[in-house]
Amino acid sequence: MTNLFIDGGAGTTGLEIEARLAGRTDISRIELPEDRRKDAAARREALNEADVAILCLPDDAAREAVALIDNSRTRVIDASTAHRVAPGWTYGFHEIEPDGRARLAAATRVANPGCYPTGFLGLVRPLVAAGLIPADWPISVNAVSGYSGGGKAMIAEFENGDTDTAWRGYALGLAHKHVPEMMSHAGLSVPPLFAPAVVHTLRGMIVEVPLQLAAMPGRPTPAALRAVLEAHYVASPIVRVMPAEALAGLTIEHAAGTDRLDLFLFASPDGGQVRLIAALDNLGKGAAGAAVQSLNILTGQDETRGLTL
Ligand SMILES: NC(=O)C1=CN([C@@H]2O[C@H](COP(=O)(O)OP(=O)(O)OC[C@H]3O[C@@H](n4cnc5c(N)ncnc54)[C@H](OP(=O)(O)O)[C@@H]3O)[C@@H](O)[C@H]2O)C=CC1
Ligand SMILES: CC(=O)N[C@@H](CCC(=O)OP(=O)(O)O)C(=O)O
Repeated sequence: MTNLFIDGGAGTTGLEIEARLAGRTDISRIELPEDRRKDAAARREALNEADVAILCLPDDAAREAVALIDNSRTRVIDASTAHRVAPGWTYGFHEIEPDGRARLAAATRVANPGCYPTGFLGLVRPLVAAGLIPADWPISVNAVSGYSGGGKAMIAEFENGDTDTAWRGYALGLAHKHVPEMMSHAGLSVPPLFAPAVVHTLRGMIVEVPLQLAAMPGRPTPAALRAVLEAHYVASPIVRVMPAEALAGLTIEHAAGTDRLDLFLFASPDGGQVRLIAALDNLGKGAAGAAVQSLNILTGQDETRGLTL
């Protein structure tokens, strides 16, 4: 039996995790009353009582939660950005590294990935590791998220009529908080140029990396890229490399409502250009699905338990 505390459990990611844990008999829960859920003393007690604590908090509150833990037993899965490139933390996206799962299973401090980095790293990390994308190659990342990616505040903005925009580009200062995480875990020596946008749909995410293969060292072929990705994810029940057949279109709804990460590769007729595209749900494999997957691995369960695939 695992004693679990979700700090920030009343937020968007926390409630999504809750839904995925329904009916679990291997997990007992520590819950705080509504009027004490932000009380540091109550949280300290709950965090130290827990076998596993999942943090679904803003970054500062996540750092505070970790500081409140004063025992060596409580294991932490942090959904926030606070610890994703911090020393001593194990990155939760185990599928991108050959030894990732074993390291995750043994970890006491797990930093789960951001929603955008999940799509980006799923596409790019195996190709950098295989030497098909040079570590210093200038990569662009064009991405679109559902508005639940901004948590309760952005959901309220879009659903209360404070905005009626269909598409809004942001992070126009080219310094989004996910860039260090993308660069570090991809193994790149230069920051990717990240261009995110939010659209007027609740959930879903598309992350695209266009590559001018003809200009790259060794002129890698689309088939070589596909072969690396297919071999890398062959055993994953969650990350799928989608078939090469032509699609009329790819929508942001493609993987919405699931915990999958679907990877596509579209090539030009001469093979000189490729569009690598990841489709996921920002709240699924991008957040709550990934958190439950990490919890399953930490507690020796099937990693897909409670997930929708
Ligand atoms: N939404 C997404 O798609 C993704 C989110 N994440 C990350 O997960 C974390 C949570 O995000 P999300 O669920 O979207 O955000 P929300 O704003 O929806 O939820 C955050 C929750 O934390 C609570 N909270 C804030 N400060 C404290 C505190 N000091 N002590 C206890 N609880 C506190 C909030 O309380 P209150 O209800 O009163 O506001 C709220 O319930 C963030 O770090 C986010 O970056 C990661 C990947 C994707
Ligand atoms: C649409 C939107 O605003 N998305 C958020 C990212 C989602 C998120 O919550 O970031 P983490 O994955 O690091 O927690 C943003 O760009 O800041």
